[in-house]
Amino acid sequence: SRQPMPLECWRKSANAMRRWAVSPSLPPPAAFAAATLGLGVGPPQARALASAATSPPLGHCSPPCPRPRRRRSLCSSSPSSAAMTALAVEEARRGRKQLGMDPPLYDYLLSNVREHPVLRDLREETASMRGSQMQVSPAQAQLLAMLVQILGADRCIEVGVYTGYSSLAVALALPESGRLVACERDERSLEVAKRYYQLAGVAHKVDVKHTLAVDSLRSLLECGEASRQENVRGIF
Ligand SMILES: C[S@@+](CC[C@H](N)C(=O)[O-])C[C@H]1O[C@@H](n2cnc3c(N)ncnc32)[C@H](O)[C@@H]1O
Repeated sequence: SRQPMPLECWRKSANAMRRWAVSPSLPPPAAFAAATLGLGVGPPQARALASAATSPPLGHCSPPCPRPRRRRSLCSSSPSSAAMTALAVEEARRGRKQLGMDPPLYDYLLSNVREHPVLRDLREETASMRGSQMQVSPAQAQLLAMLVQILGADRCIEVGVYTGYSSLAVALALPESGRLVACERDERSLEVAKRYYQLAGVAHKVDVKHTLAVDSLRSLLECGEASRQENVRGIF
């Protein structure tokens, strides 16, 4: 099992990141390269994040942070966790998922995606919430909406709504007579979703089920919804 990194190692790692942040000719330090692996972060953005994540210098960590009792380091000056947090917030704010794109390509995609203004507001509010990385990206939501339109779906079911980004995209794409059964067990995130259904004027299309999805689906079957909803075209 992995042990927490000693404070001295964090210091060395943070110093290496600060040096790298101001020296374009240096290769990225191993810890930061590992932290950004798979996130498609290009050198300029990564350098800015490294710089932000490691300043001010670690002097405020003296006397040293207590050794964490659990395996995960709780030291607030841990450079890789700070860098990861900064990255995660930025990723969530922009709705960029691990699509393997570099920032310019993702910016191009984002500037061409059709994102309803209420969806954009929801994405921005969700970015500061716990679990925001769970939200689908604007491009993925647009794909779902496009599938609804191509299939001519008028009945959809979503298992796991979170704050409602994908369900709102689908509800906006559904015809006026369309219905989306939205199953979510977490009340707090569902409250956000319901607020945005109202804001977008689609609340009447969304049948919110606040319980475990298996119970909602079972009750749909028991109520004979399965036979009435043979035109369910989307379960996501
Ligand atoms: C990946 S997130 C969904 C993200 C959403 N599609 C979006 O675009 O924001 C998964 C959600 O499923 C919910 N969930 C997980 N298991 C569930 C279950 N058994 N029943 C209902 N909801 C569940 C979680 O609370 C979480 O909010």
